[in-house]
Amino acid sequence: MQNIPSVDLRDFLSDDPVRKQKFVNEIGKAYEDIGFVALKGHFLDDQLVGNLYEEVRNFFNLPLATKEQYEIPGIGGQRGYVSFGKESAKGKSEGDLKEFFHFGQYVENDPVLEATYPANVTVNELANFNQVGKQTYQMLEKTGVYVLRALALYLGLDEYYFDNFVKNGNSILRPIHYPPITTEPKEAVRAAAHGDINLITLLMGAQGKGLQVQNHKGEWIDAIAEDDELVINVGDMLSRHSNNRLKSTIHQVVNPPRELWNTSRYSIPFFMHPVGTMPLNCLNNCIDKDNPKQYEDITAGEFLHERLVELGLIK
Ligand SMILES: O=C(O)CCC(=O)C(=O)O
Ligand SMILES: [Fe+2]
Repeated sequence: MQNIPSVDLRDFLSDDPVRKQKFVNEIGKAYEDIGFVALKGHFLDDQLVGNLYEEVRNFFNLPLATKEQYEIPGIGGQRGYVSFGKESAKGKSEGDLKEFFHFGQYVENDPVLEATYPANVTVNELANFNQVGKQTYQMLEKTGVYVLRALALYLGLDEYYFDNFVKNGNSILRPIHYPPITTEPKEAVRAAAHGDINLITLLMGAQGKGLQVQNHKGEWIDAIAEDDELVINVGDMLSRHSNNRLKSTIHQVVNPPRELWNTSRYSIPFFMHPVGTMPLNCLNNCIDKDNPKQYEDITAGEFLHERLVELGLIK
């Protein structure tokens, strides 16, 4: 990708310690700087990606009344359907021009934790939607675990430091549909400027124009991935945990020019969260006299709740 550094996960997975360290340095430096990379060599194969887009299109093409049956009150939009215009960026009153669906964790061997998460929502009209969502969730989670291992090494932690925090974590897979624009949107945009809440985000679907990332000079730069790339960025939880050493960079999705108003955008971020009990306290090895501790201690669960209220998803 232009503008955003490209890295290749196969370097990290190789048996060659020099290649592995190269990946660690590249992603670590990119995250200290722009907070975004484009990543090749992930675990999603073309067939799964093709099936997923087909299922996602099928879902958003269902009649609104059908989709609304999958909009569950009282869970802050954490599972199932969230209808058009419901979510707004922190500090913004206009809703974003998008509708989306959330797949949550498939908890294994931990019924106590499982009971703390809202149940996944099964879409009855589409035979494959639920299964393809689950497979994609698990492949993106696997990719994310390796990215976090590289970041742990970069931060001077044990390679497996994040593993137990993200195992059965509160991650969500969010297929988003930005529908064609039919009337002048005034202030509203497809996704207003924001930082992501979670540890890292793995984004499918940034191949078309739309996603922009704010650089140090405050300029918006286009982030357009190649066909085989995921865009992976640091979220606010990881930025906070690393005492701002790794940057959670503000990004947005702009409206297309008027001649392309009649086109939809589909993108599919995977927001990688830890379990709610993970302390996000600034890491000791990210604090020194030049970098004093910048944030109060907080758990991931408390932080998430705070942010869902700010996004208008919990009243
Ligand atoms: O649609 C996109 O490309 C990005 C969406 C995004 O930034 C988000 O949902 O947090
Ligand atoms: Fe985002």
